[in-house]
Amino acid sequence: MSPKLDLHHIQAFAFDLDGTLVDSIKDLAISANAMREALGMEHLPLETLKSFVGDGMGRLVHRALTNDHEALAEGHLWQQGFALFAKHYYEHIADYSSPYAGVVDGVTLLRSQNLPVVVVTNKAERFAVKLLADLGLLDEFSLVIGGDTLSEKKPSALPLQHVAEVLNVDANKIAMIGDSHNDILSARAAGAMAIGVDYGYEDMNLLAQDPQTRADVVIHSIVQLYDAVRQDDPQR
Ligand SMILES: O=C(O)COP(=O)(O)O
Ligand SMILES: [Mg+2]
Repeated sequence: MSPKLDLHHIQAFAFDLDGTLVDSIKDLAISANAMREALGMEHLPLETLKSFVGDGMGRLVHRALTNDHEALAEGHLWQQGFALFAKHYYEHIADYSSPYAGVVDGVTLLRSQNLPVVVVTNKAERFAVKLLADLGLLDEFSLVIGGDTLSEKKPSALPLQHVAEVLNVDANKIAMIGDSHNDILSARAAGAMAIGVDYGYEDMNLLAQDPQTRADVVIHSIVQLYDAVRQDDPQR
């Protein structure tokens, strides 16, 4: 069982995007398959492509071209593939994507408590901003850090350290909420709290088997964060 959600020390919330705020897998998969089709390759199943998401678009394109989680595509093929994927995905980024249940309410409620909420994603910034804007969510967040915004992306501590600096809060007073090992590792590296969601693209039970990737606590809805904040301090 997951421990109690204790947020009394938390002053800011950093959210992962794909698999945490937004269910984006269908549009990602359609674009990856459009890229493969344009290059004369067969489509890959959605479940396979889902396992390729989480380390940014560059890696997704390598994996989708090779149908292998670890392999790298040859340089010229990757460039061609990346251009095809990026064009298709930018144009179709929110055809099927939508926020998970509890996201809009949860984020709005946290903001009503004057708690800053930001996005820390490995999605390239231009795409993250477009996706949030198309879903009417962009204005909810005081900051969007993409995978290419800084010199390092998750699992590096850098994105959360940057958030701490911009918001002027200690990194250990930030909660990072995500669906993947990269979210938990980046929270650990920055000294932030690591909160997992149980509805995203990675299996929190599997991640819990390794102490490095075990979330401090696992939630099933973003609204739980608001409930916990109110419980910790009814005055808030
Ligand atoms: O673009 C990706 O690979 C994953 O993005 P995320 O960090 O928002 O899950
Ligand atoms: Mg994610």
